[in-house]
Amino acid sequence: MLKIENFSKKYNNHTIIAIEELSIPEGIHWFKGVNGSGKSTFFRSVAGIIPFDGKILWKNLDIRKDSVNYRMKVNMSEADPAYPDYLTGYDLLSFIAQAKQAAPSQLNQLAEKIGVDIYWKSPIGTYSSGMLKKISLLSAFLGHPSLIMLDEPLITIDKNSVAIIYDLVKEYALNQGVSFLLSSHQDFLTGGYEAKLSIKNIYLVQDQTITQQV
Ligand SMILES: Nc1ncnc2c1ncn2[C@@H]1O[C@H](COP(=O)(O)OP(=O)(O)OP(=O)(O)O)[C@@H](O)[C@H]1O
Repeated sequence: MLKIENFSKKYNNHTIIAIEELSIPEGIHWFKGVNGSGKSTFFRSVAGIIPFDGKILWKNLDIRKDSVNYRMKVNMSEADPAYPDYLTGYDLLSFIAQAKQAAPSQLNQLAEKIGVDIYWKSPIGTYSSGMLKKISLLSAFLGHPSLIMLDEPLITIDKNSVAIIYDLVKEYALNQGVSFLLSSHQDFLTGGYEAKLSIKNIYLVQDQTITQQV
């Protein structure tokens, strides 16, 4: 269970998201909201990437009190990743794999499956946006996470890659009991994604808060 209490995130004194209380059960969930509604801000807060006010707990691990253990269990892929141009995808992913204590074979297996092994020894500055996005998506699966957040996983990547990511989400959810938070500004129902991924709950990000859609 992901527990959010008295949460608020402000930029320049302007509240982007405020949540009094929200409990998100394990499973695959979709977060929907228009551009600028605060999906990435919420995901980044839950990932422990940006500061916020309030409490966040994942499976009773407190993001502040159990900060290292929490971060070993909660992974995120950014909607619009930005990495240093001079590193290679391999450098970056090897570093993340080490930090997340990934099994030695996991990185190569994921790289082959997602198809980044073809180009990952080249500098990131030479990648297309889809190639960069695949590096970011792969990074979120490394280690032993029990919660993976994929921010806008469908944008930029081609149809084949979308199918591979769906397979990975299903495989990790089914075989390893990993929960997922996925976000999209698109109406995913028209894409049939709900059926493909057995989405448990849909959350609406709007009016500076998050509510479960019934
Ligand atoms: N670092 C920042 N400094 C100031 N304002 C920011 C910052 N990051 C985000 N914001 C603002 O917070 C609001 C929410 O942005 P956020 O990126 O979380 O929305 P989103 O729902 O993910 O949007 P999109 O669908 O376009 O990716 C926007 O008004 C944005 O301008």
